[in-house]
Amino acid sequence: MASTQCFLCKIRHLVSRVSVGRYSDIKKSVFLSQSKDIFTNLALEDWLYKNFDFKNHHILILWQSDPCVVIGRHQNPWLEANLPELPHITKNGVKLARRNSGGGTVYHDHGNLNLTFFTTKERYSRKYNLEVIARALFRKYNATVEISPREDLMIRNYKISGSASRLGRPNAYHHCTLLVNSNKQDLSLALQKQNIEVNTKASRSVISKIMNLCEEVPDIDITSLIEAIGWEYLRTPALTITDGGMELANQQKGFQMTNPTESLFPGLDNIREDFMSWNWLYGRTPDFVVTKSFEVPTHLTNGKRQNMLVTMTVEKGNIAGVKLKLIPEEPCDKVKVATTLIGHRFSIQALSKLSDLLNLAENGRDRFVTECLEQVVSSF
Ligand SMILES: Nc1ncnc2c1ncn2[C@@H]1O[C@H](COP(=O)(O)OC(=O)CCCC[C@@H]2CCSS2)[C@@H](O)[C@H]1O
Repeated sequence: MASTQCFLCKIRHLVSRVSVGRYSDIKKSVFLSQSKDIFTNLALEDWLYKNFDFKNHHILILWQSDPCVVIGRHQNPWLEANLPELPHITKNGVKLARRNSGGGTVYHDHGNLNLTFFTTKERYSRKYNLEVIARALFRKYNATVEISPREDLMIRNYKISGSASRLGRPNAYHHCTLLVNSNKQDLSLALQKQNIEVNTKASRSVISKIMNLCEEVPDIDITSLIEAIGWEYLRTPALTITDGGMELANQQKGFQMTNPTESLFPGLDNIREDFMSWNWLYGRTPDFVVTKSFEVPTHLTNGKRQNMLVTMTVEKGNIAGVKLKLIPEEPCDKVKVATTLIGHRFSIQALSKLSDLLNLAENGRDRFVTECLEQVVSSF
């Protein structure tokens, strides 16, 4: 929709940040990743972060993913993603990925564009990058977006973009999403929270009301958006460092397709494998304790109403301890049961399955608890 800003405000919006400071020769390139595989694109980011010299050359990669949920480095996938449903959302299912940067969980599909801005750590500036996007949207589509205090891009208080970053030495990157015409139903189903009680230090996502850019600019398409942002990035002088802080430097231009393959980026396949591994996806989850309460069928308790409270400690994605407690409490020895579970991979399906098994149990309470949990173990 057309902005109601006055002409002068519009001009100011476009030119305010393009004042020229001391010059240095920083080349800028825009790479368009030809892969839609989330693990390949995360590996490409990682490869460049580790191997490329950004001192005189800044890079923006524009990329997209097949449907996936991307959690932050320090997050708990069982809490952030609707893991049991992911294989059933969209025709080919939704993948789970863990990225190397911190922050919360987002959903990607072909209606979402990702942008990764690479610089040295000294020249890293989220504000600069987000302003490039905001200017591109304004220049090309007359759309006004705000940068929120937590550095999300917003249109009328609806989030259209979330950011995260990785700051190392010498390199850094800031990456962000841009919702263009994503499937909002799939997004909310894929990120639907699980009904489990978890005690953890893992970082939690900050849920926002989201919107697609196409709701604001009905004729927008990803190809024209890529062009608009790419050119805005190239036309904006790079930040350079002076005694007084960061200023804008001049640039050279380039726009190129990038096919992230092993032959062009030696070692890429190994990085990709690591991103796909269970150890990275689940094993890197900060330790947590999950508790779940199940109603025990009354025929197993001589008519008494009782609940079974299962408390599992999960370390590096594996069950490290299990405590079972009947409420109201009764003395019972479940040490054997607890030790059978230890060392197995944690899974939410297995935990939920307990309640079904409870209802099937017929052999008396003590045995049924043992048998239920043993079946749970075998279902991992
Ligand atoms: N694609 C997308 N874009 C914007 N906002 C989203 C998206 N998907 C979900 N959300 C909303 O953001 C919150 C989480 O916000 P939160 O602020 O917790 O996390 C983020 O924004 C992380 C952004 C990471 C960007 C990377 C760039 C390349 S790989 S992933 C979620 O609960 C939804 O409400």
